[in-house]
Amino acid sequence: MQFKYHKITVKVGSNVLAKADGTLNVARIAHLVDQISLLHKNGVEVVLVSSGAVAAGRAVLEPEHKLDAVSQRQLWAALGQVKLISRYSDFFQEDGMVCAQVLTTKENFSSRRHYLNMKNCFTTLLENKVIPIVNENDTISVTELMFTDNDELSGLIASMVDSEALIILSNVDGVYTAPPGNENAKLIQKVGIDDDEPENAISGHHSEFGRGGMLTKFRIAKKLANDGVGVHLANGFKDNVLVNILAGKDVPHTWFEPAEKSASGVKKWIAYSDGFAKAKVVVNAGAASALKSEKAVSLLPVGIVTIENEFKKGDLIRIVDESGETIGLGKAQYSSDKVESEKRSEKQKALVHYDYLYMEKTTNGKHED
Ligand SMILES: Nc1ncnc2c1ncn2[C@@H]1O[C@H](COP(=O)(O)OP(=O)(O)O)[C@@H](O)[C@H]1O
Ligand SMILES: N[C@@H](CCC(=O)OP(=O)(O)O)C(=O)O
Repeated sequence: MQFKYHKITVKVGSNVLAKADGTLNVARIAHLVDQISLLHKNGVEVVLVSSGAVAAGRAVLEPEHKLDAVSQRQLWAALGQVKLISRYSDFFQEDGMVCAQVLTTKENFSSRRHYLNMKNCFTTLLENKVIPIVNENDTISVTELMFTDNDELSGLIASMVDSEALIILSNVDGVYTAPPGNENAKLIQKVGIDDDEPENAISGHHSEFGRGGMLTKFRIAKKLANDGVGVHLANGFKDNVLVNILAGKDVPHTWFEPAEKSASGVKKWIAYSDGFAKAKVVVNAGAASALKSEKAVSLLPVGIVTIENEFKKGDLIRIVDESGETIGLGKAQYSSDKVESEKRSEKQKALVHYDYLYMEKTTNGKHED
């Protein structure tokens, strides 16, 4: 069988995997595993990002005393992850395949070194024909340093492992022109690079076990597509949905068309490290428009208006324009206390070199890791 991609990341939401009573939908997991096995046996490398631990843990045990929300989630996640991964492991084994568990936290992506360690782990697993099954480590990930949800995590993973596409399987066919259930709601089949309009139709509603809802899916999908990775948002309840999408069959779903470019390794890390920026650097209109242009432009100190917070050499900094809008992220070549002296120097050294600069919408990679 011929498939359109050779490497994909698949993200499956809690609602696809858990039944309303909190028990795992075993038949659905088995079917998902069979599809992944078939793809793998036909030369498609797959990384699976699976939610469902918290949902699955609920049916295992009711705590003796009422717990606070954080402890409750920790308990359910710890109990449910075991259930979830053992199901996957059994079904993959039946198909003659091997899977592995990778639990991670947002902090594991915070520095370039951490990021490359993660990347190496996936490379090793894939080279050894293992299916990595990824989830956030919900037992210890309880602070503001949590991922918004597994959609955010799947975007990061898809970008990091150089997937050609991310397939998000949820409980709806895709993005609709109005919240599903609304009689005027129509499925949007294709979202182009500059097509931001559908975002306005998305309500904050998410299903019982879901965390981020459709909004994070949409934003992550747009970001990935902009970086050259196509995204398919489809219904995980439909039989053979994954195989049919990869076989190019006519499956009703939403496709985010990718840009014809791909970001370099280091820019990919910067692109998804938003939450780790140490400081905000405000640039003037001239610098903003130069940076946004199609040319490879570095950020010179002369264009800097103000700096909020201190930073050291190597820290990530957020670059904003004078209206406060973020235009990019970059790695500082020197610390904040050197910016003023650099401004006065005859041969100014760029604060952020182009190779270490990620622009929100105009990235075009220049060099690899
Ligand atoms: N315009 C829209 N199109 C599609 N889904 C939407 C829209 N607005 C809100 N949603 C909601 O987003 C939900 C999917 O998000 P979520 O519950 O987080 O799923 P998952 O568990 O798969 O991550 C849908 O069930 C739907 O109710
Ligand atoms: N890490 C959590 C999933 C959180 C989450 O993002 O859920 P979902 O929105 O259903 O993908 C779990 O395994 O229960």
